[in-house]
Amino acid sequence: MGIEKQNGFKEEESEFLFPPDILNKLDFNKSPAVFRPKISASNPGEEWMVVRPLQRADYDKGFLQLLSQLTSTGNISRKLFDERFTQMKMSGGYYVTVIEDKRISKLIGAATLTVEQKFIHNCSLRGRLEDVVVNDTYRGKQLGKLIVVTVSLLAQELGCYKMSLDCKDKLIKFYETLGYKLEPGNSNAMNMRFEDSS
Ligand SMILES: CC(=O)SCCNC(=O)CCNC(=O)[C@H](O)C(C)(C)COP(=O)(O)OP(=O)(O)OC[C@H]1O[C@@H](n2cnc3c(N)ncnc32)[C@H](O)[C@@H]1OP(=O)(O)O
Repeated sequence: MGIEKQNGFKEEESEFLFPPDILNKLDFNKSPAVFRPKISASNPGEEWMVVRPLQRADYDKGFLQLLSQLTSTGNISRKLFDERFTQMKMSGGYYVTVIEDKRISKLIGAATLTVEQKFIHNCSLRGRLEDVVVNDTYRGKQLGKLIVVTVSLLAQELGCYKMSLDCKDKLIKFYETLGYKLEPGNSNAMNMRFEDSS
């Protein structure tokens, strides 16, 4: 249970999945992405917009509804969400990053960086880009670029030697403009599915 404050707000609900300060340090000049007008994680261009780590309170800010525009989420109770949030935070390596429209307290974009610990390459770290989505009424306004560049620069900042992703063919161009490359002879994604995808 959270600490009940006088205004009824539970302290733990404002809890971040990872420390937010690291996002303000990211240098968007390091990315090949072109932003017109120029924006960044620390200055997303509108005072009502914020780029930040996922918070426990985001269950009530439409996080799961946003993810359902990407794929099936299932029926996730608050308890299940809370447990997964705690597990991700305790294990480390999960950087679920979101964009909030503060005028309506709703999440409008999200992307996840997961960091794998390796023995190879001198005990290196490898980043994976997962679960990128922008709310359909906010698309075409650079927010997809903003959230992907944010977590890609975050991977670099955390010391990852590379960042990888899987995507549909139609999104290859989108990711190429952000610095991702199809590597000759090394661009196949293969899956083994353990559940019915229907
Ligand atoms: C690793 C993964 O998670 S892959 C899964 C990606 N997510 C999805 O497919 C979920 C549904 N789609 C979405 O949420 C959005 O369409 C996103 C995230 C792909 C793009 O978000 P947007 O905010 O619309 O992107 P943004 O405005 O930054 O567009 C950047 C550029 O990519 C292009 N682009 C955006 N979406 C697409 C698309 N689906 N197909 C082709 N080009 C695209 C835009 O035209 C734009 O080009 P420009 O810079 O020349 O104008």
